[in-house]
Amino acid sequence: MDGRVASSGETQRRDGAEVLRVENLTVRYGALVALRDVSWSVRPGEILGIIGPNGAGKSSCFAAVTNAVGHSGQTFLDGDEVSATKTFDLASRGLRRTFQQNSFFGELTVLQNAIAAIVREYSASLATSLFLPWREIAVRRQAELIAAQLLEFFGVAAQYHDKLPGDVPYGVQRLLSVALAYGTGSKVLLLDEPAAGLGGSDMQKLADVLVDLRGCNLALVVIEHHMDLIMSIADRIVMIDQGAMLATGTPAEIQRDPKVREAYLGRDE
Ligand SMILES: Nc1ncnc2c1ncn2[C@@H]1O[C@H](COP(=O)(O)OP(=O)(O)OP(=O)(O)O)[C@@H](O)[C@H]1O
Repeated sequence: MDGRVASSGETQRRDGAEVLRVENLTVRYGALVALRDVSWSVRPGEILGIIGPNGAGKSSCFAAVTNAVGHSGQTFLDGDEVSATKTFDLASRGLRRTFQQNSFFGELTVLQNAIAAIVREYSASLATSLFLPWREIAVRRQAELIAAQLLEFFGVAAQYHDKLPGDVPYGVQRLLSVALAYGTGSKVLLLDEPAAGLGGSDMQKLADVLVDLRGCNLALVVIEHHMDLIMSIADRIVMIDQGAMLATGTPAEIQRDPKVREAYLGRDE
C-alpha cells in the first residue's frame, strides 16, 4: 500500500480544516421527508458518529452526501462545492462509503476483490503493458502486493486472501468491506453500520481498525447502532431523529442530553 496508510502512532491532526461539510441536506421520497436541513462537518483525524432510531434518515444522509439520491442542500469537499458531482467522481476524489450490506464480487477471491478495488489507479499502466507483456507481469505482481498489504492493514489475515468472500467469517467480511471502500486511499470514509451483526472480539477488531485509520488522518463518519462502540471511538456525535438533527456534541454530552435519552438511548433497539 502507498504511504497514506501509516502506523497508528502517526500524529493525529484534529485541529485541521474541515475536509467534508454538509449544509441543510434535505431528502424527500415523494411525500415523505426523510431528512430535513441536516448540517455537519468532519475533519481529518476525526471520527464523527451519526446515531438515531431506525428510519431516522441516517442512510438517506449518506445517499445525499454522495449524490446517490435527489436532495437539496450543499456539500463541500476540501472547500470545493461538490453538491452535483457524480458519486463515482466523488470516490475518485477520496469520498467513499460502505453500505449496511456487504457487497463483494462473489466469484472473485478476497485478494482479487482487493485488486479490483485498487485497479483504477493501475489501469493506465495495464493498458500500456498490453504491448509489453513482461511489464504486465510486474504491474500485476505489484497490484497483488499492494492489495495484500491493504488487506493486512485492515485485519484481513493472509489465510483468507485466496478464499471467496462468502467463505470467510462474517467479522472478516465486515473488515473487508471497509478495506475495499478505502482502496488505495480515501480522505473521507462514510461507514453505514460497520458493526452490524458483530459481537465481542470482532467488534473490538473493527474499533481498532477505525481508530488506526483516524490516526492516519482519515476523516470517518460512522452510522452505528452499537452505542458502546460509537461512544467509545467517536470524537463527536450527531443525533438524527425523524429526519431532523436533534443534538450534536461529544459522546459525553450526547449521553447526558435528555432529548437523546428520550428519543433513542432509553429505548430498547
Ligand atoms: N428509496 C426509498 N424510497 C422511499 N422511502 C425510503 C427510501 N429509502 C428510505 N426511505 C424511508 O426514509 C426514511 C429514512 O430511511 P433511512 O434508511 O434513511 O433511515 P435510517 O436512519 O438509515 O434507518 P435504519 O437505521 O433502519 O437503517 C424511512 O422512513 C424509510 O422507510
